[in-house]
Amino acid sequence: MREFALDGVTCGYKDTTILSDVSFSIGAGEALCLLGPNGVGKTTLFRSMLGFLKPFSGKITLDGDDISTWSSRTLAQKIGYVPQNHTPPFAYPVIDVVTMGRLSRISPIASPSNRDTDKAYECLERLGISHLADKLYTQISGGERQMVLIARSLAQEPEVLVMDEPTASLDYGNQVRVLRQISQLVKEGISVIMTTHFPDHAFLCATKVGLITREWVRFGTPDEVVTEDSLKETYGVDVRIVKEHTCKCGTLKGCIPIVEFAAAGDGADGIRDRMRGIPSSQKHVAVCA
Ligand SMILES: Nc1ncnc2c1ncn2[C@@H]1O[C@H](COP(=O)(O)OP(=O)(O)OP(=O)(O)O)[C@@H](O)[C@H]1O
Repeated sequence: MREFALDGVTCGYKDTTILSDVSFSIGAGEALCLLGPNGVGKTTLFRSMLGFLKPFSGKITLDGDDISTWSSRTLAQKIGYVPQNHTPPFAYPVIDVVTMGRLSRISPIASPSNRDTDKAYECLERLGISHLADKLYTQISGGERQMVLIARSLAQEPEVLVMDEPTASLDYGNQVRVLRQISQLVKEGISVIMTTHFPDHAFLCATKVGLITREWVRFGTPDEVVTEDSLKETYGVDVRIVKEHTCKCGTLKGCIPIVEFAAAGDGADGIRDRMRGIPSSQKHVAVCA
């Protein structure tokens, strides 16, 4: 049974500690969603998990093996990565960029086989972006590039997939498509660790959540961790969590930020009462992925 685990990891840059004593584990078919304000250290933690940044202390293991002892080839075979931003170095066609996801599985002296190319086309199709295959990576939009990077990580066939804000810069439809793919990958047994700035995403596709602030880090199920109080404590804004029971896939939960100023004497209960009058179709309730 697979287990990817961080045990007491403290990480940062030179002599600056960014995150201290972080521990969690996820297994096959689990998705961990990391939430937290800008600059709190989510990407720094990812860099440590990917072997780019050596933790100051603590251990990162996959099935008990310390990943710091692995070659970069072994790391790439086991752990896939979708970065937050990617500046394309060369004008490769999209299909070549996706086929590069296969590199850790191809001998250093061999070219990609037909199977590798077929796999790359299959990943493009899976994400509904086959039409981009022959376009140059430097000549597609930021959101399209994001989808291509996700396709590249799928072509890698990793056991653990680390995704840094995979839905950033995507239009609404592509956000839902990516969340749906994440749910599907989790069903297929991949372990997914992702960051997002949308707490709704935790309800939609995560089995675990890590809420990170400068003072504390809290792990648990989405229902345990993503609460109105914890979001207020983390982000300093009022949020209401609403439930919808109308979907055939069960109860849906979504977060609605309170953007209007309460009138004098209008407490949280007053705001809640007024929101009850809004038809659910007009609330930003998370949809079923
Ligand atoms: N290469 C670096 N050298 C030194 N400090 C860095 C470096 N990269 C990031 N930092 C600092 O580390 C802290 C955490 O940054 P990080 O990118 O991990 O935050 P984050 O939670 O991913 O933020 P965001 O949500 O905005 O992407 C920030 O204060 C940042 O300035």
